[in-house]
Amino acid sequence: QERGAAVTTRREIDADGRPVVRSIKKGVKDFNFGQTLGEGSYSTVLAAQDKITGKDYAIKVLDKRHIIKEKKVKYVNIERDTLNRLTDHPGVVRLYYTFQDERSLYFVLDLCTGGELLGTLKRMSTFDEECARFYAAQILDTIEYMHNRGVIHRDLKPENVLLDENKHVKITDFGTAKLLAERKDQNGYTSFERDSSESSERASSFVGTAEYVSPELLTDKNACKASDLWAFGCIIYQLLAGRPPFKAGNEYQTFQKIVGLQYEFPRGFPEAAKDLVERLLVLEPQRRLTIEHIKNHEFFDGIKWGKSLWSTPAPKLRPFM
Ligand SMILES: C[C@@H](Nc1nc2c(c3cc(-c4cn[nH]c4)ccc13)C(=O)N=C/C2=C\CC1CC1)C(C)(C)C
Repeated sequence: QERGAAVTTRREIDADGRPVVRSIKKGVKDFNFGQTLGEGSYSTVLAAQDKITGKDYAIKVLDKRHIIKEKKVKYVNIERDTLNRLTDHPGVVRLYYTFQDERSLYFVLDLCTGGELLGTLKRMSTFDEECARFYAAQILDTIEYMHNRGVIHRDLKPENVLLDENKHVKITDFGTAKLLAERKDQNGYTSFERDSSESSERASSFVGTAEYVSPELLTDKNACKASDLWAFGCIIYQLLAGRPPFKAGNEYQTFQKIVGLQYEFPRGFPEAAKDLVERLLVLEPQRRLTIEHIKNHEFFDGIKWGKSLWSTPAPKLRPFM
């Protein structure tokens, strides 16, 4: 059967002795399930192995009754539609196919054996500049791809940045993404509606994770592509400082620090990184650096953008000196 096809075919002889091809959808029984890898708010991600091909996957299991009761159907559809739009980039976790049984929905996905970037960071306490540069570059390359495909992630944070077997980045958890409407022009070319920072669309109810949420999401409730770049600034800061820039005793105090831009750099924070973070943690979304400018920033000197970024081995993660 075609690689990763949701439907496999089987040749059989029917009751009249005629050869027949039956197409069967993969199901739970086609997998050996392993350890629980992560728990989402209404889902569990398990390791699983395809019994026939032996290939390892991560399978996200969603309880249908719970989703309906918690009114999360919208998020499940957004995650599936987003993953189906982001299928050809090494930095996005790949959705191969879905199936369901009477109780659950199943998303069959890339297995990221390197786990969460946050876990690695906590073990290292902080990354040195070379490691921070490498991971920031792969995350930015992936953000650029998502934005070009009309997707705003809206909840970027180290927990949602996973690592594959080569310790390369795989961004995940798209249930709260914003999908800009897709348009086909008269020549059949796909374009996406203008970024919501230009259009005054209705306020959305969703707010990301406190430490990484952008000021515009807190004040006028609208996320835009630049909101992902605010979170990106927080991630660079955290890779080098070992903690996020805005963290207080409770969420409300964290929000106050964000809208008041109350943060400072620890002693020894590298100068180039400091300059970049300062140009990303800007209250006015339109005044934040654009992706093109970020890629040309001194902090990324030496990074070769494009495919080679994903074929170079990840730098050795040296424990904190
Ligand atoms: C962030 C997420 N955690 C995780 N989500 C995924 C993992 C994953 C793997 C490990 C891991 C692997 N080895 N050791 C730890 C730890 C956490 C994981 C994976 O391999 N493949 C797809 C995943 C998610 C796909 C989802 C977009 C549909 C939460 C906490 C929400 C469950």
